[in-house]
This record gives sequence, structure tokens and C-alpha cells, in this order.
Amino acid sequence: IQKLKCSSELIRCYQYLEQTSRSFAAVIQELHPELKDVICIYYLVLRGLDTVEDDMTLEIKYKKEVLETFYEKLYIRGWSFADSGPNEEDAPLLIEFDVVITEFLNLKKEYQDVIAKITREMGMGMSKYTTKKVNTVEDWNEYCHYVAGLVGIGLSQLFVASGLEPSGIEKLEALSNSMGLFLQKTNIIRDVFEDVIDDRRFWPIEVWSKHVNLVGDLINDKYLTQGVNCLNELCLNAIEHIPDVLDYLSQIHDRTIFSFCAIPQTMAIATITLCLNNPKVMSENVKIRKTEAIRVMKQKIAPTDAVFLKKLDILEKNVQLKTGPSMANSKYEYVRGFETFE
Ligand SMILES: CC(C)(C)CN1C(=O)[C@@H](CC(=O)N[C@@H](CC(=O)O)C(=O)O)O[C@H](c2cccc3ccccc23)c2cc(Cl)ccc21
Repeated sequence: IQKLKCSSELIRCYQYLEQTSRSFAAVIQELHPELKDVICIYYLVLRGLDTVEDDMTLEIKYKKEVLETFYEKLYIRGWSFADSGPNEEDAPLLIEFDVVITEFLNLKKEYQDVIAKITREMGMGMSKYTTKKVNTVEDWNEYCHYVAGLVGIGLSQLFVASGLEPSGIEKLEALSNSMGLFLQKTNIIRDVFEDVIDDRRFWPIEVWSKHVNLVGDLINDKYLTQGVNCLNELCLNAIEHIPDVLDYLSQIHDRTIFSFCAIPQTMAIATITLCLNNPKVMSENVKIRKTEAIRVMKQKIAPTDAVFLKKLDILEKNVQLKTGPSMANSKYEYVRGFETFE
């Protein structure tokens, strides 16, 4: 059996991964052994940065400094951050961030360089938008580039660095960026009700101010028609990224990387389909079912090339199996299922 090099810190990292997003944690754990730990650490670093960005209790000047220098902390053994507000969901991750740093410094230097570079650029962008509003659609694209597009650009570089994907993929920065923009725009559109209640502003002002006078009117049922018209305008903007998403996915060779990339995109396609022209979005947080998501991908997108459709068939079986009663068997089935991939 391959000697399991699993330090206590690495086990702790996977525990945090499970806590932060259970379903996505399962997808990360199915990744090829060469990438699994790299992406786990990458995800936790980004989660740490996101926790600082989301924290409205931090004094602005201090918050900007933490965001802009976060990438340097990756090289300071023992560093952690205990200034998060009490309600910050992932504050414990930052309190134990020294564990993430220990494992980050165990990664190959090439992986460390990619993660540190993305973290630096993302921190700069988040700092900029701490004191700048999302006014135009261009601002919306720039903000989403910083918080999600960069994640995709980093992932493509990590896939190539692992040797599992040919070196073409990291040259497709625009496609990698679109992968992130589609996920982030879909989340922002779906979460509008919660965000307006929490006094968070992610819908571009230039767009909603064509439909209502005050952002609060978006979730006021008196202006439901205007709200839904604004919703549709943003949904169509997000949907414009789907051809790039399909183009990127069609160029992935490794079956575990395909699954890692395709599952969140499939959920997002089902989510945007559910949001389009749906008044419920203006009064609650609408949610999709996983298997429904993959059916949507197969039917609505109906990709021409048979290989892609076959990939989706295997994906559908695996997602169904994963939600089956006993994880153990479905896990085995999951691996077997991919044997027929070639
Ligand atoms: C903001 C975001 C979209 C980048 C967050 N993001 C994702 O949304 C996760 C999915 C996720 O976390 N889903 C949650 C639900 C949710 O939180 O909405 C779940 O529980 O299923 O996927 C993305 C992600 C996965 C695969 C390829 C990507 C390419 C470009 C950009 C992001 C890509 C992600 C990959 C990494 Cl490494 C880090 C973060 C993310």
C-alpha cells in the first residue's frame, strides 16, 4: 500500500474542508492523489482570505492591510488571525491558520508559487472593493475576476504544474476566468434576498437603478415586476459565460479534474435556470437538487460531442451514487464508473 504521508496538520486541514463545504469537500477528495492535498490547501487559503473580506466588524484601514499582506503570512510559520468578528462563520479556521501554513509549506515550491501569487492578486482586488462600490457591469466583471476568476486562473496553473493536464490549459486565461465569473455571478444573483437583508451590495448599481430607486425595493413585493426584470437582465449576463465554460470543460483530460470542475458548473447551470424569471428569488434563497442539476446540463446544453455527454452520464451516475445510502459502496462504484472513461 502506498505509504500514507498524513500528518496531524493535514488531517486537521481536511476536517476544516469538511466543515466549510461538505459536498464540495467530497469532490476535492476524489481528485488524483497528486492534486488532492494541493487543492485542499488552496481552498482553505482562499477561504481564510474570504473570511477577512466578509468581516464587516474590522476597521477599514486594518482590513485593507490584512487583505493586501495575507499572501506574505503563508510563509510565516505559526501565524494566525484572532481578530475576526464573533459571527464570522470561519473564524476558527483563521485562529488555527498556522495549521494551513504548515501544510502550505510542505507543498512543492511550484504549487506554493501559484497559490501565493493568486492570493496576492486576490487580496489587492478585495482591498480595492472594500472602499469601492460595484457601479457598472464592468465593475461587476472586475470584482468577480478578483474573487472568483483568479481562482480559476490559479487552478489551471496548478492542473498544468501537476502534469495531469497538458500545458495549453493555463494559456486559456479568459476561459479560466469565465469559469469563476459564471459561478460567482450565479451565487450573487441567487443570494440577492439574503444579501440585501444583510446590507451587502453585490448587484451592479447601474443595472438595478434602471428598475428601482432604492436597492431595498428589489426585495419589496410592491416592485416585484421591476425586481424580476432586473433579475432577468443579470441572469442573461451570467448565461453569456456558459459557452466559455463548456469550451474549458471540453479541454480537460484527467477524469478526476473533469469531475472537480464540472460538478460546480452543473449546479450553477441548474441554479441560473431556476433563477431566470423566478419571482421567488426576490423573497427567498432558492436551492436546486444535485441530480436535477446534471439532468439540466445534459438536456438544456445537449453538447454535441459524444465524449462530453459520456462524461456527464458517468457524472450523473456518480452524483446519484454519492447521495446513496452507504458512502462506502458508492465510493467504490464511483471509481469503477470512471474506468470506462477512455
Ligand atoms: C467564489 C468561488 C466560486 C471561487 C468559490 N468556489 C466554489 O464555489 C466551488 C464550489 C463550492 O464551493 N460549492 C459549495 C456551494 C457554495 O459554496 O456555493 C458546495 O458546498 O458545493 O467551486 C470552485 C471551482 C471548482 C472547480 C473549478 C473552478 C474554476 C474556476 C473557479 C472556481 C472553480 C472553487 C474552487 C476553489 Cl479551489 C475555491 C473556491 C471555489
